[in-house]
Amino acid sequence: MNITVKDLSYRIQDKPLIASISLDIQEGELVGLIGPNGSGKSTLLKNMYRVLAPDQGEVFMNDKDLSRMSHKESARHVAVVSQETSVAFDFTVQEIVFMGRSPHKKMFDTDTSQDREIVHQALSRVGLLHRARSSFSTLSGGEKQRVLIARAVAQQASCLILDEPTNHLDIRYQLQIMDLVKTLKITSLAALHDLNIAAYYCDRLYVLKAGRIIASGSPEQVLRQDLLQDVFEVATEINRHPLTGKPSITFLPEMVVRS
Ligand SMILES: Nc1ncnc2c1ncn2[C@@H]1O[C@H](COP(=O)(O)OP(=O)(O)OP(=O)(O)O)[C@@H](O)[C@H]1O
Repeated sequence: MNITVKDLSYRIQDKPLIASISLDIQEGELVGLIGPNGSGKSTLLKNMYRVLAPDQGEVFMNDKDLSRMSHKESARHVAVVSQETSVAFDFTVQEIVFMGRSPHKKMFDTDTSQDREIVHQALSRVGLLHRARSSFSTLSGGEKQRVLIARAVAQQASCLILDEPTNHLDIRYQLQIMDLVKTLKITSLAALHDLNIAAYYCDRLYVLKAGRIIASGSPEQVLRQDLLQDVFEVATEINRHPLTGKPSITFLPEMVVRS
């Protein structure tokens, strides 16, 4: 399934937070959304997963307008892993992953053996079967993110939207989460802060600045010194990494640039 965003704008009290955003994510692509703090990444994603309603523009899953679907139908197409890992009440890990099955159920439907198998597979995929009965609140940040990805897997949606999925995680878990997302091979859009992670994992990138997309393309096309200077206001040195073959960015502090 592919995602197309057409001319999307969202404002609060006449202040445009995002304006005229158009983008597409092709079947199976992992596309990164990068941009400085406050550039509108979360606002765009929230408009895409219907927590916010755009003032203008549409989001299509293949050729179906998302806003014309029931929320339950949208949830069968799009799973979301957001930054907030706090969950009210003391649910167990498997209870949270079972929540991914709810878009497929009618009211009062009970869990079937097929649901149990799907949840089992999802937990196995993120390497957390052994924590199935643990309380979610006792997990580490990285484990919590993996549970939320397992919930998204159990949802069996064909698209995944991730808002800074590696936020607050140490480098090992950052790589583990991104490896996991990559191996899912689901059409995915992820807001990312770490440009080296974006360069390594993403097939394509969109760059947001002050609520507008100002560049897009492969990591090699987008991650250029002049663009990073303009958007993030930092000096960089960019090389092709000898092992990964991807752009490798070294950030140069002011004192280094001046010396
Ligand atoms: N409810 C709101 N009311 C007013 N302004 C808002 C609201 N939500 C977001 N904003 C503003 O919109 C802009 C974009 O915010 P958004 O959270 O989308 O940016 P972001 O790129 O995700 O930032 P970050 O990298 O810091 O997470 C910011 O200036 C923010 O202060």
